[in-house]
Amino acid sequence: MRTLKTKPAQGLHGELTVPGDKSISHRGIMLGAISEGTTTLTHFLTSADCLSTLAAFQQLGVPIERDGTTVTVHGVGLHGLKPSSEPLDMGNSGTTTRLIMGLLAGQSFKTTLVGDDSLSTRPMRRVSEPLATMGAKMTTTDGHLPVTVTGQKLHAVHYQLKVASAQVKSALILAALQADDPTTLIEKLPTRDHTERMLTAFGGDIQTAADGVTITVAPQPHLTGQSMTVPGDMSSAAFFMTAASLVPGSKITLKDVGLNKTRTGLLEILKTMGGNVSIKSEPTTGEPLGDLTIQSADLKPINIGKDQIPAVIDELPLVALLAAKANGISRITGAEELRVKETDRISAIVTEFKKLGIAIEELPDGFVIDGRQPWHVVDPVLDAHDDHRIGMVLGIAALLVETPLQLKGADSVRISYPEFFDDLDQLL
Ligand SMILES: O=C(O)C1=C[C@@H](OP(=O)(O)O)[C@@H](O)[C@H](O)C1
Ligand SMILES: C=C(OP(=O)(O)O)C(=O)O
Repeated sequence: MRTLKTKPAQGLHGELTVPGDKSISHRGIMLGAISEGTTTLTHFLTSADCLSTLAAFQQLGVPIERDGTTVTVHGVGLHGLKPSSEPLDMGNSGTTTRLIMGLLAGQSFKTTLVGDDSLSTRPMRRVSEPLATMGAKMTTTDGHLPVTVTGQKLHAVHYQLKVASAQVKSALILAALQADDPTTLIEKLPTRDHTERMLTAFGGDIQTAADGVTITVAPQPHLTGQSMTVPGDMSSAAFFMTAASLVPGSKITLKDVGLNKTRTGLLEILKTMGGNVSIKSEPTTGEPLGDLTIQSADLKPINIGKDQIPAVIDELPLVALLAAKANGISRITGAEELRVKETDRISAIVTEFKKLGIAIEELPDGFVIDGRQPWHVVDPVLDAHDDHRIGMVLGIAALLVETPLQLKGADSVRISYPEFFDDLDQLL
């Protein structure tokens, strides 16, 4: 149980560099492992999820060293992975599991994947079914972990994705590298494109058509190790962007935050709501990044529908918090994917926000929130539901009340942002 900091009299102030991007850190290890030569990742995210990826690839015979936030991967090539005698532990990480399923589908050995209780309830058929159309052989446990992948020769496909998911897309891309001909994937909506960008940098042949959703990936047995600095995670910066917007008198600067357009939904939403954000960025060769300065502002309500969801998927709990202080009624719909994250994030947000007296109504695919109703603490014991993003959003919500609050399961922040509470303290 952790006692949360309540309303800071002077607001949030100062400058902060948030830890490296989680999606990019995972992919850096994976692409580095199957490349030839050395990959160096600086500002790597050393959170539990990314360490699950690191350990899994060590278990597959890839030499990987870590010195603080610098990781060196000695690539073994696409055909150099070795079977593991023990199951690979995916921990709590959906990204590790789904991407590795695509990669292992084309290998010459058998692997079993296991995970924690939360991960073992998350859907895996969304990956195993499209991979099966490429000739993959895997057994799931009623659509869940444990999953056993028996590597096969894969063939190219022309496949229309059934869910807007970068994890599913990336699994198929990693399988397509090992297929006999170029594969075409058609996304439902554009999702984060880190795999496509990074694969190109490592020497892969992957193109996205002008429609933004048709991706063609050629088989590519030879990738080359790269050196890269991982940008700050927009999904982590988002907690402080929200806090500074909502706590009166705040002004903060977040340095070197990743500004890939497939990830900046919260920035756009904050601007539409009347937030005070300025961006300083220089052109880069790799992932775009820049410094964000955020000051507190009076916010307007917002309506968000399914087309806007992928670019803000992990920040939706924060959109709910912004809406809970806006001067009207906000509607967030088309977000049913939140129900299959580390916990059912729609239900968790509604349950926890009600403890703060927030006027929130649950929809099957989102929520309706009236920010005009004053908050009043009904129950001071909040619960992270063993979900890092729920824990962190509640840590930010506490800054908006004067009643002392407790948080159960605060340790869940280790999954994506182990230093979260220390970094927050720096700004208070
Ligand atoms: O590809 C990725 O790195 C991720 C994709 C998203 O999941 P989905 O693919 O399930 O939408 C996101 O929620 C997750 O935190 C990271
Ligand atoms: C959903 C998330 O991650 P994953 O799917 O990798 O567990 C997240 O970080 O919010």
